[in-house]
Amino acid sequence: MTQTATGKLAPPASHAEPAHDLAAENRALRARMAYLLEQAERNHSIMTRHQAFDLDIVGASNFPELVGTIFRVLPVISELDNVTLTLIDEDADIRTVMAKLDVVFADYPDLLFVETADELGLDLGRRNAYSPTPKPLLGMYDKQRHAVSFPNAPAGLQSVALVPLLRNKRIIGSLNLGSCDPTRFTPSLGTDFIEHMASIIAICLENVISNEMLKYIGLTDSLTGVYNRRYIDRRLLEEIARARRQQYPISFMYLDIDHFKRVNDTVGHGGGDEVLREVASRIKNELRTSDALARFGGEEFVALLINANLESAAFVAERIRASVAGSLITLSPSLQLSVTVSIGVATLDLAAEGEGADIARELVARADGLLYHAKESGRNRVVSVRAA
Ligand SMILES: Nc1nc2c(ncn2[C@@H]2O[C@H](COP(=O)(O)OP(=O)(O)OP(=O)(O)O)[C@@H](O)[C@H]2O)c(=O)[nH]1
Repeated sequence: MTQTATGKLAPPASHAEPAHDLAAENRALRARMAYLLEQAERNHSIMTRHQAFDLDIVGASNFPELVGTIFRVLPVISELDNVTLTLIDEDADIRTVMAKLDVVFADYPDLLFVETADELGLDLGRRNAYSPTPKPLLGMYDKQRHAVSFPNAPAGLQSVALVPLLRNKRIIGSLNLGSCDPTRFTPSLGTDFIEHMASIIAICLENVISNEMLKYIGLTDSLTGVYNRRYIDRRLLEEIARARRQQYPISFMYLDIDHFKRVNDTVGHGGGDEVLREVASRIKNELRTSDALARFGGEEFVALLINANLESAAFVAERIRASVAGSLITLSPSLQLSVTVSIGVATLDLAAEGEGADIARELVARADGLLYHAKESGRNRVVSVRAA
């Protein structure tokens, strides 16, 4: 026993203190263990959710499905307050093709496009082929600095991560993650997990975009950029089925450039191609975005007009005729020529019975027959009713 300064006897240090220490240590260890277990469970649950997410995005068969999944699922499984995706689209090719394939960009306000990698807000320096792979940029949210990456930032956004999307060392965009927790993305945080996630997203994006491009190429006419026959054949069947179900009118136009052989003979095949492009563009300008224009081959075009009866389709056809004939087509400063079109217009008979394919064939044949009449009766005209 030792005597204390107060004169009382203290318990032997070798017995009482270790017991107290052990109990405290035990409690601390238990608490630590509980914390680690909780972390392990949380990590496990995050991993499981992310694995399911990876499978979802790998399985996405088109662009809307992929970006839709990213915007819907990622904020939930990663507990984020804002997720945006910026894609580099230098010549607006991605936007053009997606719009052609009916992607409605207004449905994805957090899908952003920039023209160059410099606009992504990443710390890229002056990059060349040997530059190291760019790293995610983590830190506090700054309204001004992050305006491009988070145009619709929710109130209270505190920390952000801008993660480059890379394919074969090429930057194709960035995945932008935002949190209202200021400690969520700090510069010292490890980035392996988000880099891995971004690499899967980048692969999926590249695959889906190239598939959509291929789809687009398969459905368009490479000379004029309008749809091709394969597309219109399929679309016609879909639209006929819908119009018959919902009982609204659709009309079909068959258009043919007059004396195109002469055009080719006068200005050569290259000049003829240029005329085809210009005529396609003039026709398209008179149609609504819901209508479909296709080149059927040679100097023939067809247009499918949704929600248009015979009268309004004939009115649009007359506008097209006037637009083509109304001004000369300029091939070079010294070479201009006058071109006209003949148009046959037919409308779907909603009372007709029978298979969709037969109805489609009959509609096209009727428009073709009326076009023949337009040619016979002098060209540069619209015929929508068979003369008695
Ligand atoms: N430049 C160019 N010419 C084409 C293309 N496809 C078809 N043609 C030409 O289009 C011309 C079509 O001629 P025709 O079918 O005789 O008809 P047309 O001269 O337009 O006479 P009408 O239709 O009776 O007014 C032919 O000379 C074809 O060679 C193409 O892709 N580019």
